[in-house]
Amino acid sequence: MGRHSTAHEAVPGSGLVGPADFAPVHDPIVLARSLTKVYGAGNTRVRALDGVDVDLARGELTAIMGPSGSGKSTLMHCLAGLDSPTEGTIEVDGVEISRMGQRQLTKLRRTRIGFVFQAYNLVPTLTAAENITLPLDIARRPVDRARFDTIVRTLELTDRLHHRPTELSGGQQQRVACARALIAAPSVVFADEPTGNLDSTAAAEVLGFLRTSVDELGQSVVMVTHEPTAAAYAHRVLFLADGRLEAELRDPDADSILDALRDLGAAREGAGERITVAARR
Ligand SMILES: Nc1ncnc2c1ncn2[C@@H]1O[C@H](COP(=O)(O)OP(=O)(O)OP(=O)(O)O)[C@@H](O)[C@H]1O
Repeated sequence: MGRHSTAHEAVPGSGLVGPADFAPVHDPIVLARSLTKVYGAGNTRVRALDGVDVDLARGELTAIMGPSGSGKSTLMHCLAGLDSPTEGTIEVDGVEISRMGQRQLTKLRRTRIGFVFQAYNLVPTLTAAENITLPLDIARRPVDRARFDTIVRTLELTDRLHHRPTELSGGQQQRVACARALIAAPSVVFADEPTGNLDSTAAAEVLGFLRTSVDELGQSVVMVTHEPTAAAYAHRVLFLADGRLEAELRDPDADSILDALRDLGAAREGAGERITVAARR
């Protein structure tokens, strides 16, 4: 996995491509245009997203990175129908969700979107197996046994199915959460810091599975992460700063992501210095 070099790199020599030169995404699973999210009003007004245009590819693992407060969670929550944008449009698998009401969004989230959160969010009174099939049970849809078996086997949960969450390790709980996210064959799975609470071995298992779900089950996955080692499992890394898309990196590895974070940080500081100098004049 090497760097691509292009004539239009966001930071020369870095392999990073700026938004104007993003590789075209054919058949996007998620599409956003002019996405803006403003929180609060007056003195407390925050423009968490500031005109984001992005296409996320079907059948890829996309990682979203950026400094704290850059808008990663806001972007993911809007794309997943958990929060509404102030302006702009979002399509998930060809369906426009940005104008949907709460009831429609709830139905969409139940059937078309899978979630993996940092805190697992399993139901403590249910067994692992019951947690996994919960989205289908709520939607009153039958469980595809072959899919259930494939997912459970791939995640090595077969001998844990009758345990409750408190009887499982953190890694096992997160693997149950991954199985739950995938069981209904959703259009897209959103994972918010899925390895934030895990040690490196458990993290590698969860990330390996998310990548396998893309490569072998054709799943589309979008993951927010701070960790270059986690983002290195992705096909594509998107970098956000101040509510805007800054750059993308394709076929990354941990080193190229670390370099990218350093180069983008330096470029931002350079721009900040120029702004400060200009302001002083
Ligand atoms: N509900 C809210 N009300 C007001 N401001 C908010 C709200 N949610 C987020 N923000 C603000 O929007 C901006 C973007 O926040 P967001 O959580 O999306 O960033 P992030 O990149 O996910 O940060 P982190 O990496 O720290 O989780 C921040 O300035 C944050 O304080």
